[in-house]
Amino acid sequence: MDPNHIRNFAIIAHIDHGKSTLSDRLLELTGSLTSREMQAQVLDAMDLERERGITIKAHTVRMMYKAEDGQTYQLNLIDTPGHVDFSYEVSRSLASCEGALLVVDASQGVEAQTLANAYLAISHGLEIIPIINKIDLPSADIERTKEMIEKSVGLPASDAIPVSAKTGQNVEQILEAVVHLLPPPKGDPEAPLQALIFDSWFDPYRGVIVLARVVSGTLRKGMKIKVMSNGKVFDIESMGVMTPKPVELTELSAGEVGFFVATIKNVADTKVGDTITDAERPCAEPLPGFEDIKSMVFAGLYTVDSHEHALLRDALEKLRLNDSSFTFEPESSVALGFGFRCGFLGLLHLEIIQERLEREYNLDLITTAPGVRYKITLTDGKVVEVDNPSRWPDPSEIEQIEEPVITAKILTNEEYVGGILKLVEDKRGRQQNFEYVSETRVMLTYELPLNEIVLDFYDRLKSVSRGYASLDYHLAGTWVSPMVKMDILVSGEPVDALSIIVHRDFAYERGKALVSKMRELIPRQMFEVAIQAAIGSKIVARETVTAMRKNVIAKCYGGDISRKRKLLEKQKEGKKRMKRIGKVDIPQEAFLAVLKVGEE
Ligand SMILES: Nc1nc2c(ncn2[C@@H]2O[C@H](COP(=O)(O)OP(=O)(O)OP(=O)(O)O)[C@@H](O)[C@H]2O)c(=O)[nH]1
Repeated sequence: MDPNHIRNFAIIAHIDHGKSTLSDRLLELTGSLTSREMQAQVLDAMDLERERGITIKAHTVRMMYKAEDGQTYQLNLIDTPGHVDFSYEVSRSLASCEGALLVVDASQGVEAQTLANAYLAISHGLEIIPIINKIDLPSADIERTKEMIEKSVGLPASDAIPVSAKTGQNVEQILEAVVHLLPPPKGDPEAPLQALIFDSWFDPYRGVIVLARVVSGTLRKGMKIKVMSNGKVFDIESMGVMTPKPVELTELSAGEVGFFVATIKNVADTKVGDTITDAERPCAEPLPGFEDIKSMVFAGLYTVDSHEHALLRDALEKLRLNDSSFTFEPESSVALGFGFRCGFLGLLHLEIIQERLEREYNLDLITTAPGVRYKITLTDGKVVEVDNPSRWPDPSEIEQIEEPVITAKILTNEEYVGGILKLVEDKRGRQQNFEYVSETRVMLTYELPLNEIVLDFYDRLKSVSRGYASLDYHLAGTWVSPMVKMDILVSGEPVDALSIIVHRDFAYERGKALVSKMRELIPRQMFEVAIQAAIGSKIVARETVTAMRKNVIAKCYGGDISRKRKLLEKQKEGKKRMKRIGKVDIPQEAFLAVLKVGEE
């Protein structure tokens, strides 16, 4: 297709501002099936089952639109993941576009992710069309939202399009704006092939499926392609676009986006951000910006039942086929037995993987407290990276410890600033900026140690702001900090899986809070259980779980049988997630007590 008739764009928005609803509306207007219709159809037609892997993730859609100028345009809507954990993927999706629709909820206004995504789009040189959504709501304030876009994002908003994705009001104006305001792609279809991978996943029926933007040259069926970062060569077996129904094509030329299936067995061979070229006529340079993204958050995963260890390994291997951004390696714990040390992009990523293991693979898991990776210089000059407290070097051998630090942007209403400032100070934050982005909204910029964020930051931010704060962050560097390893002793025995790394000046406080939380979480046993927090041989806090006196059932005085049963069931359920350590049963929550310390 003539590149002048192609437009590639993304929709960027804060969560819940209406991205999916608006996409569906655009699909409807251009006569494509909506993704919901598509899914219903897929379920109806069993012979389409093979294509399911594609359709479910088919968020990159080609639409054909006949504009008011009488011309037909090819509009490629490229989906971007919505969460900060996946910001690298967002950046690669944006790199595949020339423009973006910035959707802002007219009743909520600009939020932290609106800003973060808008800045990212601006830094990629994209043309941005502001869209003010949900104007059907009584609380919608179009003028105020425009002001916020101008003031905080710094984009002219007088021409922002007010729409309701729900009722469809004004949505067709967006299509005209896409055609007239966004630039067409550039690129020579005759040049050597350069295509950017912006998503890839494993489909059980078809193998690895890659979404790519052809930047220059032409990608053809049957072609031998080379992945630039690793030099691997594959044959393209099939290719096409989603409309959102997959439609097979024989070529994609400069400016176009689409999917291809090649003889690729492992998603790790086609990482997001990598460049594909023609193996026989390679391009000189890969596209800029490829990064092998590293895990930032680490935790141990163990099965409650040690016989399920092999199942966990198989499940992790399967998940890894589809997600090259998480890592795992075997580790063992005196307390928990054999497990895996896993690395994730962030906390949400950890939660997603954990939930899939439990739901899809039916595993009962114990997760240890998440932590970060420290760079430690030893007294003999060696530098080691440690993400597992059990590998923490002896303090006498440590010269210097560097911890990862993020820049966090928190957007909130004025009245919650006090509470948030206290929270970030508690979390060792250092203020970078304090700025009013409208009369009542404040943007705080802080440097914070990542280790404090992975503990309980989100939940506490939510509670001090009653949900009226949004957070966005990116890795900013490291601080040299006096970190120490804190051990937890249960009945005098250190439980290795409970050890955490904390800042020395906060260790006493943290230890006290932690053992007191553990006391609540560890059920009474037939004997007294001491819980202690220690740094080296120094005990910094102690609590005692007193011995059980009576049978639980004795608590149900009246003898109401249904209550009794409920209590027993509850106990049984609690048991499932217990791990017996020495003589003491420790529930799953206790391993994560450090996450719950801030809770009331
Ligand atoms: N009243 C009203 N509600 C809307 C409108 N657009 C979307 N919504 C509602 O807002 C909620 C969020 O919309 P989604 O389209 O799921 O938002 P999203 O940004 O895709 O959300 P995530 O995928 O979770 O990031 C849904 O309940 C929608 O029905 C609108 O124009 N008016």
